[in-house]
Amino acid sequence: MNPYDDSAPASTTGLPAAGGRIVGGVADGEDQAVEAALRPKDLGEFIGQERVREQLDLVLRAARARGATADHVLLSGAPGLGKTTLSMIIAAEMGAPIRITSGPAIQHAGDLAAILSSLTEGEVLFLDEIHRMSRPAEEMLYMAMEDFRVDVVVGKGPGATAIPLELPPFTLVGATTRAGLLPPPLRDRFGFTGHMEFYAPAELERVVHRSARLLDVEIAADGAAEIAGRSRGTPRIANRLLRRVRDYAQVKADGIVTREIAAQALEVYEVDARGLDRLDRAVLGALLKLFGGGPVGLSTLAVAVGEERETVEEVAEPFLVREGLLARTPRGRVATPAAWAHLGLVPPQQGSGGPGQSALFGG
Ligand SMILES: Nc1ncnc2c1ncn2[C@@H]1O[C@H](COP(=O)(O)OP(=O)(O)OP(=O)(O)O)[C@@H](O)[C@H]1O
Ligand SMILES: [Mg+2]
Repeated sequence: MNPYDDSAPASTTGLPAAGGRIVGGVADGEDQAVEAALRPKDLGEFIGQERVREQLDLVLRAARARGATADHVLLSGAPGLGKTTLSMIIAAEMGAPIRITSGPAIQHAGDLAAILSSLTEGEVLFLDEIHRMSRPAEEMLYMAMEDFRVDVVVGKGPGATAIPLELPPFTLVGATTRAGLLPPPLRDRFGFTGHMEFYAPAELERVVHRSARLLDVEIAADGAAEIAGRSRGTPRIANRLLRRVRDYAQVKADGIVTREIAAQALEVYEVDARGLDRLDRAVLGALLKLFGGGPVGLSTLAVAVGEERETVEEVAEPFLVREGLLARTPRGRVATPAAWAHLGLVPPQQGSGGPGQSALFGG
């Protein structure tokens, strides 16, 4: 496999800079090829997400005890946190087959009717990117979820008739990166909603150790910690960084992943100790060095780093905000003290002699 493979991922945002980014949360071609092998197969193997796991465990156990089909489940959370993995686990735990489709794949209500009517009793229907379904399909889904019934419209115009079609009970598992975009009537029809959080470093260490075992990579405890710390709270990124570090360890060393090897490898890929990549550091660097830490407007900042406004706002900033390195204020982007420390820079002295920036810019 080519470690420099830069194939663009199936980006949900359609943003150019998100493509091929080693610290991007969205899956690229190589991720898709290896992810199946790395997916935990049951709840016990699934690392972290304690709350969601415990709640889901209750939901599934209760359904099993009743001999019933599990309630519909909505999983929301950022890319790469384990929504698809969890949907497969739900099916496995229920001993049910799983059918996988996605919102964008369902253009017409008829597409959905065809899928629904071919489900078997108890089957899990995984509907990825459920927020991107067409309106008519969505309305058909309401009825299917609630009454296990759909109305199939036959014919056109005044002669059209709706033929009711009974469906076997099934479990819908919807996944979305944007729970806020779901219409309330759809959200309300899920019996259980699990919100996936970013993972703590210790949890990611366990993910790295587990994946290393499955990939037959020898890794030291501090090597796993080093990778975990740079993985932005995201198992998919942890697994991707592990593969790049493994390549480096094979080519440049004896194949064993130690802390030093991991740090050296990720320096080659320009992923720093906190998981920032070149784009993140460019944005932060411009904010600090050119604008004294801000406040500065988004457009100005984007021009300064030579990127599109949207790229800065949607690709770089969310992680910088999450990390407490950058704040979005009504007056513009502002760096936090942690940002200065992270780039090893000293913030300008406040109110020392003469009319400083604050006086010039009115506060
Ligand atoms: N809790 C976990 N424990 C171990 N590995 C995990 C966990 N969650 C995710 N992974 C790993 O991360 C990879 C990505 O997970 P998954 O495909 O389920 O993410 P997703 O939330 O569906 O992402 P997307 O929004 O892009 O569809 C998988 O290969 C899986 O091995
Ligand atoms: Mg997924």
